[in-house]
Amino acid sequence: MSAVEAPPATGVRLREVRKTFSRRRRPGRVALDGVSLDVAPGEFLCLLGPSGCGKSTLLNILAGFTPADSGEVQVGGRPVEGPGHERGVLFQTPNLFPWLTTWQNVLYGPKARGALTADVRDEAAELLETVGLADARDAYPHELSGGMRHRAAFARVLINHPGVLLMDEPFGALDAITRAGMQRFLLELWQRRRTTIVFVTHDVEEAALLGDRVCVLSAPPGGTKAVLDIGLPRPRSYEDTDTLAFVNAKRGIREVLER
Ligand SMILES: Nc1ncnc2c1ncn2[C@@H]1O[C@H](COP(=O)(O)OP(=O)(O)OP(=O)(O)O)[C@@H](O)[C@H]1O
Repeated sequence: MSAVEAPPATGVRLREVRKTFSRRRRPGRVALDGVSLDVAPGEFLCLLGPSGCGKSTLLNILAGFTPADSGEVQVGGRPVEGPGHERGVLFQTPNLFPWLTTWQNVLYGPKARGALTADVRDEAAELLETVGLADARDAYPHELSGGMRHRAAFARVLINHPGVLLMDEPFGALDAITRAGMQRFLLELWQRRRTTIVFVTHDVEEAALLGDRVCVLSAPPGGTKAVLDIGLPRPRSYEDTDTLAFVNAKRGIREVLER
């Protein structure tokens, strides 16, 4: 499969997912209190909610980093039992290895799995073109800008052909201009590949711009408060944020958040 060709998108199914973090000699903290949600293959779903409502916990459960206490967690029809490269995870801080070049970072996953072939190298070169980093192939992370580091992290995840991308406030630490550039980049990438995306954000505008649907979690402990259909036409671009339809979509989300 070529790197620019989309892998088969994967659906996500959550049923009554509960998670309590235990604390020494004190009652445990309930992070998730029965979250149920379906994400269709190829869908872009944003998870939104107040601080501490369990957004990151839910993403970590989907990634297989944290086990749920109870409930059903399935990705691609299979129960999640630990991390797997078919689920690509991107965090607020791109977790590139500082001692490796962009090229070596991108090839890290296939190399670690003993799957580094000439085809994979060709894919990596294609991917670096796709994310606009062909000229930065031999640069180390500290030589890249914030946006470039994020794009390198994308390439590193995409080389594994994930069926779903799990993104935890990936642009939260970026300045406004770089952030807008990354949102544009992500919209174009999704438009081309249609990989399923679960995207955590606390930014109403970002959720309305990116998501097909927005799942609003309730105040801690988190449960599903509402799932909103954004219904704005695709392809979308950053310029759409000036339209009346976009302002109405934002208002709809805000009303649910404040309810
Ligand atoms: N490893 C942990 N140990 C103990 N408590 C935890 C742990 N991880 C999360 N929590 C608690 O679970 C709750 C949900 O945290 P989580 O980080 O998932 O929320 P969030 O919605 O992502 O918050 P924010 O928007 O502020 O990032 C919080 O009360 C938090 O303190």
